[in-house]
Amino acid sequence: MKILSKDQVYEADKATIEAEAIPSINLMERAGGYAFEYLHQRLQGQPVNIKIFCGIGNNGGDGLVIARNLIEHNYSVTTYVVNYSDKRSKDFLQALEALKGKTKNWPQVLKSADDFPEIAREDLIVDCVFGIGLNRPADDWVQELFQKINTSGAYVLSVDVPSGMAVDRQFPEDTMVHPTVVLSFQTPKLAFFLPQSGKYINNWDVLDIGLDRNYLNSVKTKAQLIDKTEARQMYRPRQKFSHKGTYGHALIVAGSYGKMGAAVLSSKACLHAGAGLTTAYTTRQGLPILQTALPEVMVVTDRHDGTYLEELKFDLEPDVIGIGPGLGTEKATQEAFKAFLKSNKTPLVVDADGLNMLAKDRDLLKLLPKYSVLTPHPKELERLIGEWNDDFEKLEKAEAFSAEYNCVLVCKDAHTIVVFEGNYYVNNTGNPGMATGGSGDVLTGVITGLIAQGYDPLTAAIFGTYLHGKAGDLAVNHTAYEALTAGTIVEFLGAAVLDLFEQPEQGKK
Ligand SMILES: NC(=O)C1=CN([C@@H]2O[C@H](COP(=O)(O)OP(=O)(O)OC[C@H]3O[C@@H](n4cnc5c(N)ncnc54)[C@H](OP(=O)(O)O)[C@@H]3O)[C@@H](O)[C@H]2O)[C@@H](O)CC1
Ligand SMILES: Nc1ncnc2c1ncn2[C@@H]1O[C@H](COP(=O)(O)OP(=O)(O)O)[C@@H](O)[C@H]1O
Ligand SMILES: [K+]
Repeated sequence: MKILSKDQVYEADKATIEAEAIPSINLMERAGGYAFEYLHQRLQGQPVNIKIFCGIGNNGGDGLVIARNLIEHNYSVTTYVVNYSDKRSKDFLQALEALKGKTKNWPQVLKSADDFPEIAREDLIVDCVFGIGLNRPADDWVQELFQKINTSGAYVLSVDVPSGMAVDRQFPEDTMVHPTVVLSFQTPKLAFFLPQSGKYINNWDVLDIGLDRNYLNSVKTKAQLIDKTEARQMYRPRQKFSHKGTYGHALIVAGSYGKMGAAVLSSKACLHAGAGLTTAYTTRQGLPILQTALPEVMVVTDRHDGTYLEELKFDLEPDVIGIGPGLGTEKATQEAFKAFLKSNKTPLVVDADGLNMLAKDRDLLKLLPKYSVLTPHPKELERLIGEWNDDFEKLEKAEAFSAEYNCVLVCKDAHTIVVFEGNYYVNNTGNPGMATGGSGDVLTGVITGLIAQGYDPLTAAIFGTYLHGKAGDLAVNHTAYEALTAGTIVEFLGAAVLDLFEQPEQGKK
């Protein structure tokens, strides 16, 4: 799904008004009307006290349209105008005019904290204070209102975006409404998926407000959300007349004393992702462990007898090499890694200590083959790109790094974002149960296994990240978040592939 930027939403708005030759208030009526229907379907006339907080711009105008529709359907509604500015928008004023004669409870104007109403836990709050037009932090008294809403315990529906959250930059934290659900117009907003704002957004829905199809179909967005629809298109079916050679040979370079599990997990994930052949390259001590745990995996070892890798030489021609999980960063390993990179031409997936070694000796970054896939978690990312002030700056720096070293950067997080050639592919699978040791090793194996089969590195990174998260989601249907382990995620990789082609049950999204 495309994730439109703020400017693109305004452009879509304009394109719709021009294509349909309608005044802008009609679009507000449509958006507010659909938002009302969304609420009405769920409330079914329940006698709940609805408090609608409106700003003075078009988000506030939407709130007034919702208020009028609710009043016309006999809901108990109190409307407040949060008067943070005197610059009321034209459409806001028209929506206010349309309320005349519809209610005896004329909107109450709030100008300071003294004017705030009580909010009960049983109330339903409709949050229309700011939309995408927020361009500076809200005044202190308005932030106090957000705090009051957040601590009330009431159900909060934020319209378009949670008020106080900017869509194109990050303001100091804790200055936004914490919604129960966001009803976002036409497109989810990138900030929903970034940790600083996203941690307050557990539920969101997109409301199709009928913006111009031609514009929406043709617009190119920097960010897109990767869900089942997108992932399904990436899947490459297996051929009837195929054999193990058809699906490539993957080499996993991983493990050291006490971290052989990383080699087992990534090799196993590589197999389950469908690689034709998987070989693990590890220390001699690792041989019996791998051969016992994974009979399907071949093993090649270092000639030395140490606890970590001291050389990285093999007599194979793999199609892809996944390197890093559990390797450690001993000097000898670092030297072996450097010598390997100097002569290597095989596509790489670099993770964990592989990334740490790249960060320690940045000259090595220049030795990476084009389109290498790097899979850092936030701390490893920081070692590669330096500190960032906020989530938007992090993405900018990741983009610059990916351009400089010509690599696919998989920025792992609750919503992992694959950054490549100025585009952001935002993953929408996964859950907090996956915050457990070894789950990143599994991802390395999955992406390596996909490249072995012929997926290009970008597709393998995006699709692999999706499958990995989906496997985690399917696994938690059988266990609690707390009990999810990396090994279980591997077991559900097959189910994640099957799920691509399962139709949603009727009536279920
Ligand atoms: N196509 C669509 O999707 C449709 C969208 N629609 C709706 O329009 C919404 C966007 O409306 P909007 O542009 O009027 O902006 P909104 O967020 O209401 O802010 C109002 C004004 O506040 C100001 N301001 C900013 N920051 C401030 C601050 N900290 N403290 C004080 N003032 C501040 C700033 O003006 P400024 O003072 O900078 O001149 C800003 O313009 C969108 O979210 C959706 O709900 C639908 O109606 C129709 C279809
Ligand atoms: N809260 C979360 N929600 C969704 N996915 C998560 C969450 N926490 C971690 N993950 C995923 O789990 C993996 C963890 O990777 P990493 O930190 O490298 O683990 P390890 O080094 O232990 O293998 C990443 O793919 C990440 O996206
Ligand atoms: K809002």
